[in-house]
Amino acid sequence: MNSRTVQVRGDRPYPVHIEAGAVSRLVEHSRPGRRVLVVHQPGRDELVAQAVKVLESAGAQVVREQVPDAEAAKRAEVLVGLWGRLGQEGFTRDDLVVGVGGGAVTDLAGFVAASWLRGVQVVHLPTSLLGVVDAAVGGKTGINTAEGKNLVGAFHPPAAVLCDPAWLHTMPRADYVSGLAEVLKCGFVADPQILDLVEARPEEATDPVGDPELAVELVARAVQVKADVVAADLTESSLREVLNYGHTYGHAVELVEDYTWRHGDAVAVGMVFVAELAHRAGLVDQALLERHRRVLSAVGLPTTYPAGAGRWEELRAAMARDKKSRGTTLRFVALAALARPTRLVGPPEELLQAAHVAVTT
Ligand SMILES: NC(=O)c1ccc[n+]([C@@H]2O[C@H](COP(=O)([O-])OP(=O)(O)OC[C@H]3O[C@@H](n4cnc5c(N)ncnc54)[C@H](O)[C@@H]3O)[C@@H](O)[C@H]2O)c1
Ligand SMILES: O=C(O)C(=O)C[C@@H](O)[C@H](O)[C@H](O)COP(=O)(O)O
Ligand SMILES: [Zn+2]
Repeated sequence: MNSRTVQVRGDRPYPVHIEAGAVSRLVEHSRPGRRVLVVHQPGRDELVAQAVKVLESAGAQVVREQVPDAEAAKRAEVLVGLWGRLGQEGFTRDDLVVGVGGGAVTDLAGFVAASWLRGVQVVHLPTSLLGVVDAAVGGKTGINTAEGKNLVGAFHPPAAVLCDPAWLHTMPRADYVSGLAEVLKCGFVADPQILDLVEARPEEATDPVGDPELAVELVARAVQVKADVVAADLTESSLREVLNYGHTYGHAVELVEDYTWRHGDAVAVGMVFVAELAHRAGLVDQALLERHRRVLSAVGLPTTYPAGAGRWEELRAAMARDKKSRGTTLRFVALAALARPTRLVGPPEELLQAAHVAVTT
């Protein structure tokens, strides 16, 4: 079956439709006179044109804003530009924002929607693997600041997430593989069948054109993991932190490398880092530690960060600003066993540095 719908439950439930022709569902969010701001990445012109056509066919008044590609979209100047456009066009509380593109754009579009008039609806059309399995789902929105990743943002669930699996077919392989890091993260923290599927056919797992059924199966499984978690804990009071597995060190790498690393690549190294840390803390056994390296490298994700050698102080400072930190205490999501996430609170500095050395040499 090559189309799936995952319902995200909770106070503000919404569907994630993974199906051919998903763009046509935008008609459900259009009505005569409704203003719609379509925020999109460069290179998604054909899809944007289809989205505009569907929205206008039901009477909406659509304006488009192309934003810079990738992480350059998640900057305050870009956000201010979008606020200006919404003001000029007279957007009111029953109007709509639509985000079209990868996770960077849906994070930005979601935050524009969360902040405009203190909240208007947003519908996401994720076009990257990482976008559909993670960024567009769950309502975390935001931008970066000079000090770190996603430091300004809001929880603002979308009204719907629409993704045609064929959109992923044009993704550069490196970006698709980066998205697999978040899929594998879901495997480690909640659904080991994801790991089994990828380990059985690693090459096919990186090729959504060659094996579309496997692609949809992996997407649906990862979305289900995320949906279950965010339905229970939208605002990350506790459980939701599990979705941050690998992100404490991963976000630090992104910052230190000035966002030249793909998010998923940084998270892959971050998962190896925290597995090394948890191994040294007596939580993760050798086999589970090795499984991290094996499955991540099987799909071509990085498991080492040689350029980080000698940069411990910068990384340590960046990790101190992680949202899971409390006061001066670092808190990590770690595994007590496969699919049994726990927290590692205030690990000794020598263990942190040893884990850093393990991933940088
Ligand atoms: N809000 C959340 O819960 C959440 C979760 C995970 C990641 N994120 C954020 O998402 C971002 C990463 O998302 P990403 O990996 O999608 O990166 P991205 O948005 O930077 O996209 C990666 C590249 O793929 C291109 N691209 C996107 N769709 C394409 C397509 N169909 N065909 C060809 N090229 C395409 C983009 O133009 C870009 O160059 C990061 O900013 C990360 O912090 C947010
Ligand atoms: O949805 C979540 O919760 C996550 O942590 C998912 C992560 O993959 C994602 O990168 C998220 O944007 C990280 O959030 P942050 O709160 O650490 O900035
Ligand atoms: Zn992430």
